[in-house]
Amino acid sequence: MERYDLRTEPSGRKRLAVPYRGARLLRHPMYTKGTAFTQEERVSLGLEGLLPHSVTTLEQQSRRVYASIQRKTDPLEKYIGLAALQDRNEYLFYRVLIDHIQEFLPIVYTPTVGRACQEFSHIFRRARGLWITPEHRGQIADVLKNAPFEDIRLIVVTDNERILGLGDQGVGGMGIPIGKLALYTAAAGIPPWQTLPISLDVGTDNMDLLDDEFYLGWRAPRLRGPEYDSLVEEFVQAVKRVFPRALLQWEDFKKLNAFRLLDRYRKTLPSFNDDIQGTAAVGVAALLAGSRATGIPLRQQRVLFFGSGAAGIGIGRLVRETLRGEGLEGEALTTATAHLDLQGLLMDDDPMLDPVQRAFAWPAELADRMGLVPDRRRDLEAVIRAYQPTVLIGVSASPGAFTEGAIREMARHTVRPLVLALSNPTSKAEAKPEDILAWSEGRALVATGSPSDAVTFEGRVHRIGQGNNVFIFPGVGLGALVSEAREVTDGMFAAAARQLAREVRDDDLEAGSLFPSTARIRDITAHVAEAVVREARDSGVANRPLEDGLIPGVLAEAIWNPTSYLPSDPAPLRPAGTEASMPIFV
Ligand SMILES: NC(=O)C1=CN([C@@H]2O[C@H](COP(=O)(O)OP(=O)(O)OC[C@H]3O[C@@H](n4cnc5c(N)ncnc54)[C@H](OP(=O)(O)O)[C@@H]3O)[C@@H](O)[C@H]2O)C=CC1
Ligand SMILES: CC(=O)C(=O)O
Ligand SMILES: [Mg+2]
Repeated sequence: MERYDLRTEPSGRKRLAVPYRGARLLRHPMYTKGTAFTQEERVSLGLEGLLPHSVTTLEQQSRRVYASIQRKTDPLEKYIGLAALQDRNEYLFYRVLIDHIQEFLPIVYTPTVGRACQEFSHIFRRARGLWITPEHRGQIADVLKNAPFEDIRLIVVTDNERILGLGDQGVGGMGIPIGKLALYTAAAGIPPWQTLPISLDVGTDNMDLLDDEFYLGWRAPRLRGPEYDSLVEEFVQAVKRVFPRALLQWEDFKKLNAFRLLDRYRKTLPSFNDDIQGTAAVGVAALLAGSRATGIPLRQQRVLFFGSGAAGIGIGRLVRETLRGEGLEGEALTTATAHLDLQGLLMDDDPMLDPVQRAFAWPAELADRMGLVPDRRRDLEAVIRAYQPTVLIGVSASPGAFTEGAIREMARHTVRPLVLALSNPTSKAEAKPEDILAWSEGRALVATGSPSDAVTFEGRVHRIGQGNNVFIFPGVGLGALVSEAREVTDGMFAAAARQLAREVRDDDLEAGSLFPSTARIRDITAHVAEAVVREARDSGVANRPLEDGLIPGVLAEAIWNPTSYLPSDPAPLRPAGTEASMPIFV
């Protein structure tokens, strides 16, 4: 098990104690500096002759690597190049990622990460994170102890069943926790050695994968029922025991497991479901910012959801809570949102409704009153005509679902409709931004889950905001860790949503975007974290309640920023177990 030790000299300069020498040090992704080892370090650390003569700076290395990644034309090749860099030199990887965050976000994250998940077993180079299979039953704690670092504070776990909108990706789903954690480090400055991606590889029902000779996962149909539940239970208890200070993020579980596991474990250990709660905050932020742009007060918005799974119900819940806070109740609250799913508008006489959907089902009498006869309740255009929403949110992974007729209908009754096609990756978005703008005569405020280029319509350039939980989860995670929250509450997501809405500037809205630029993600994340720390304190879940004046300083201290390599010292030998971890979240 490895440890990090940051020494501070009397001068105040920090040094990094490295426990290795020679070739082993050079190849260690967390300690190596590659060609940036100084001549002095090369001598003291046994590196003489192992490197070409010239010593470069981190900044030079960063420019060199960036140029080599840029030369690749296929985004998947860029992904492979960046992953190889991460495996080779993490410090440099994060320098490059932070310096070019807007450019590389679509590579390490949606949409390219989706392709990387699909191709996982074919492009596999080097393992990262932990895989837990049913064969580890009874020994999951021991598996966790094999993690490359000991002081884990942040885990992103998936069971791979709903990877973006691409369905069951089996072992390949690991690309998502890896990508999310890379963004935790790039956006929130969570030190990479405190993060751990985990795949609960419980098999796959994706026949193409099971039939693929190169498939690297546990080759079996998905574990389900009590056996699945008991494996997850053992996993959660093992996390609590082995990493008692860790925050757990559930990611890309299919809807019923997503809701069940969130509810079952949210008070067992600090944990949240990003697709339900992180996405909810993004949706509410869009509504708040959209109200500013359109002048329609929040309580007068009507929000139609297309897709009522983890994301759709998650956003619906937080929208409803927000509107309740605005004084809405009864039928006004019920009709503030309408939810479509595969079976059509959610109706309370439908015996097949998922339990989580039932809270949003309308009484049949309400739909009747709107003139929505049963056979029109599956037709998006007819529902829009009857309900007259001001906001349309797509979270269905159903490309093309926002038809020309549907968008024209939105634009017929709303001057500036908000149209959010949030499904990922790009190939699963409900519509293309250029079509939404054309069909709404340039009046819609459009957002997509994956990055989209600006659209020029009739001479005017419209920026397309990226409506993605990447604006939320890094700040919530950082805020929860810094305040040592016992629980991650819905209130923290509400606070994050309000902060994200504040980050949307007037010039963003004037350019047509409901979201700020992802180029500002580090600043935005710090502000979101601040709001979360305040909320954790005020709601009484913070073990480390911080006064307002202290929060920015404590956050700044916690945020890891690879601006330049620390000078390296060979670590003196110490008795096992007495080494100090890097004092980031102490
Ligand atoms: N931008 C962002 O930040 C985020 C985006 N997403 C994206 O949202 C999408 C959905 O994610 P999530 O909610 O977790 O997935 P779920 O599977 O939980 O929910 C999707 C829902 O849409 C329904 N659906 C599928 N096709 C249609 C259709 N043609 N008409 C109406 N409903 C339909 C599904 O029904 P059924 O289950 O019966 O098939 C399901 O209830 C994904 O593409 C995901 O990438 C998710 C989280 C964050
Ligand atoms: C963004 C995200 O979490 C998703 O699409 O699943
Ligand atoms: Mg997700």
